[in-house]
Formats: sequence, C-alpha cells, structure tokens
Amino acid sequence: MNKKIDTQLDRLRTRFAECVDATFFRKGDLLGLCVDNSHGSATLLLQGAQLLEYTPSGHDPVIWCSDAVVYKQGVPLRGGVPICWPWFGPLANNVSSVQSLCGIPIASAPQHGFVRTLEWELLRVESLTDARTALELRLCDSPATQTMLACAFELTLRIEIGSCLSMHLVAKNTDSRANLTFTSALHSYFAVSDIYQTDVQGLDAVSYVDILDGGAIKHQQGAVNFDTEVDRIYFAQPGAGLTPLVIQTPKRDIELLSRGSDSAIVWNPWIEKSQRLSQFNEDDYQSMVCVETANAFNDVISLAPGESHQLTLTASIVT
Ligand SMILES: O=P(O)(O)OC[C@H]1O[C@H](O)[C@H](O)[C@@H](O)[C@@H]1O
Repeated sequence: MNKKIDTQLDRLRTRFAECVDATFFRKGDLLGLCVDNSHGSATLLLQGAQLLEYTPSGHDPVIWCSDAVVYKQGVPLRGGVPICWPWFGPLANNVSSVQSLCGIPIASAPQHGFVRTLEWELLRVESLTDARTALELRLCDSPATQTMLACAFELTLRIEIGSCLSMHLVAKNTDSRANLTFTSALHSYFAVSDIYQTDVQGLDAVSYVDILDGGAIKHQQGAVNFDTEVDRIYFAQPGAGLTPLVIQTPKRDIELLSRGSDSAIVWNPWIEKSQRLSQFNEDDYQSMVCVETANAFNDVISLAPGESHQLTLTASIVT
C-alpha cells in the first residue's frame, strides 16, 4: 500500500509543481500538503479535506489539533476542521428527511456522516495576487457513498489561507430526480490558551439544544463559559444567522463570521469525556474549544436537482 501512496504523492508533486507555496507530504497512510505564504501557514489532509493547522504569521496557531492523532485511512483526526456531512452528530438525532436518504441501519451510520473519512480530490493550489493561497478540493458520489446517501452530489471545499482563514463548502445536488436533504458542520477546533479563561460571545439570548440534557431546549444568557462539559447546538431564526461569534481569551480574540448557516455547535468534552475520547490527551480539553459553523438541528438544507448551497466560515484574530 505504501508504494501506491508514494506514487500518488509523486503525481501530486508533479501536478502542482508550479505552486511554490505548497509542499506535499505523506504521514502514515495519509497524503497532505503544507502551505506557507507571507500571511501564514496551514496543513491539510486529502482525507476528509481536513484542515489540520492554520497559523497566521506572528501569532500562535488559531486551529487546534491534538498531538495524539493517528494518520490512518478511514479514521478522522481529532482536531483541525473535520467536515460533517450529510448529517451532523448521530444520524438518529436528525430529521426523517435526512435519515431516509441513508440506506444502512440508522444505528450503524457513522457519527457526523461519511465525508470526513473519504479521500477528496485536490483540484487547485493557487497563489493569489495578494499572496494568499487558495486550495480547492472535491468529492462526488461514488459506489462507496451510494449505500449511505441515495442521491448524487458534488461537494467542493475552497480554502483561502491569508491573514484570516476562509472556508467555503458548496454542496450541489447533481441527481436528476432525488431531493438532497442534509445537515452539516465545519467542525472547527480552535486553540485557546486556557479554557477556564475563555468564553464565546455573540450567543446571548439565543436558543440551544442541550445535548447533555436529553436535547432540552434552553436559552443562553450572556457569554458561554466553560467550567464543565458543554455540548450545545445554538440555533437562530431561519435566515438570521449567528454571526459574528467571538472566542475571547486573555491573550487574543478570534472572530468567526459565517454565511449560509443558522446554527452553531459549541463543544468542550471537559475532564471525564477527555479520558474516553480517541486521539485526545487527558488535558487537551484545556487548550481547545469547538465552535462549529453548521446547518444542524432544524437548520436542515434541502436541495432540488441542480441546486446548491454554500456554507462559509471566516476566522481571524481581532486583538
Ligand atoms: O468524536 P467525534 O465523532 O469527532 O465527535 C466529537 C463531538 O462532535 C460534536 O461537537 C458533538 O456535538 C459532540 O457530541 C461530539 O462528541
């Protein structure tokens, strides 16, 4: 298998030889690339189109990744920005129009969908005139996906690495007959210096599903603080969005702007769950928080044949 992966690596190096910002690598079973430009650096895996790292020049990393990760085919890494699609969370927690497109038993459907464990095709690595680097990846339906999603689709992810990070996930229904109904998330793990001194601003008075309290609907008061496990889906009125959100820490604030999203997940596993999580050190919960740009809970997207939907996240350090 290693020989096959090395051949793929050589092909990527040849195909994108013109882009001096990018260096390709193999780690374990997986292929990826590092981007380095005057604005910052980033690391991306082709599996899952999973961004693993993003660091603007002169700053500490914005995107967090555990150092306990494993680079194995079919295993999503703990950290970065896994892409959850065509369902967020357990399929059982999704509406029936999402469940009914999946042809395998609901109980055996993988958490967060299946695209985070498949290899995406790298279409473009481009140095932009303003010295940012743009990456574009694609995943289409295949015999491997048809059992889990009875609809033809095309997913495109465009990532721009500059002094801020932009990610645009476009889902297109390429089926001639079926409607494509899905939930999704850019499951971003952000680096924080100390979770005890971190809060998330911008969700005051917003309703949320408390996953840790049997899905009870609650209302946020003030900022979201962390002194216990937190696992919540915040949701806005349709079309109202939840933007901007700000991850506030003593050292810096990270501002998150979103488009095409009326929901956001805030998650920190805290002490006990950290001990059970794969690819996670016991004290990792102290240095990360997930604030995920999503279409989740009742923020369900339904596309007729030919239609598409774009989900966008822009993350930047504002202080
Ligand atoms: O372990 P994973 O499948 O990557 O999921 C990690 C976490 O993702 C989301 O944030 C969910 O709301 C959590 O319930 C889940 O524990």
